Amino acid sequence: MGMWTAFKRKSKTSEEEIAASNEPTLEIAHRSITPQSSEPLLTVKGVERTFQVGGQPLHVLKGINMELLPNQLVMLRGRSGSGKTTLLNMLGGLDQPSKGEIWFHSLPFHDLGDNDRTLTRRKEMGFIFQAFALMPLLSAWENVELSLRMAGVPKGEWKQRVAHCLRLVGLEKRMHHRPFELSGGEQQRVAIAKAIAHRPRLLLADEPTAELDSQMSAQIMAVFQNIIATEQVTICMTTHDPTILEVADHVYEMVDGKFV
Ligand SMILES: Nc1ncnc2c1ncn2[C@@H]1O[C@H](COP(=O)(O)OP(=O)(O)OP(=O)(O)O)[C@@H](O)[C@H]1O
Repeated sequence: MGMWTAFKRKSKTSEEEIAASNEPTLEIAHRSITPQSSEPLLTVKGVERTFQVGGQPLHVLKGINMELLPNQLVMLRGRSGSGKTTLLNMLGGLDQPSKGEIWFHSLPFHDLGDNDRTLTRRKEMGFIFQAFALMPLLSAWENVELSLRMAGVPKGEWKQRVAHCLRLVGLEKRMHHRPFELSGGEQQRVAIAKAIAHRPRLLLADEPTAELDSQMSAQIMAVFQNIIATEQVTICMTTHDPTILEVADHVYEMVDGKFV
């Protein structure tokens, strides 16, 4: 669970950065990611990540190779501490490899600076975390709207897009509820609507079903499949739960920083 905090903290920072600067100052902000359906959306080549702990190197990722194709549901499975969250952070550009390459379509994530990765993330990616994904005082509608505001989507498009995303996750009857007025599974569906509202190409989810019972987990997976079918998005998620693996297009099994 160590990286959990980092995953949440870093993404919050990026949201703050985004709120602070709405000016796309870099050329990268104008590039659009439009991969052909057969080309990988994301390619990972020989990625290693080493942390310094008490002056000693801790090798957490030890040579990861993977591809995420468009419109796929990909799962990273592995025991606690095997390195799943560390890898997910790299895929989202929240952290960079010590060695190896990460290509988000044609962008070298391993080489880009923080600003360029933040701008790419803002336009092209959505994130779902185990907890704290929602603003507690805002309704489901307002939470999704906030994500469009953060992504710089023109205000005239908000109403239609918010309604569409909440319908897509099956919450048309709960649009004006606040998080504490919703069940855990419903809250997670608001988080999904929020994460896809700005039409990301890649949705990254760290243990999105961890807090849910098996029926709610199955509902979330059905929502993911529906989103992939209708929204042109690739989803990469981590999980401990063997019962949901069968809906994945591809499962990467991680053991001690490597795929087996
Ligand atoms: N910033 C960091 N500094 C030092 N060690 C770290 C750091 N981030 C992660 N680690 C270590 O890397 C290892 C893998 O952590 P990671 O969170 O990626 O595992 P995980 O497979 O996602 O586990 P879980 O399923 O429990 O979330 C752990 O031993 C962790 O302590």
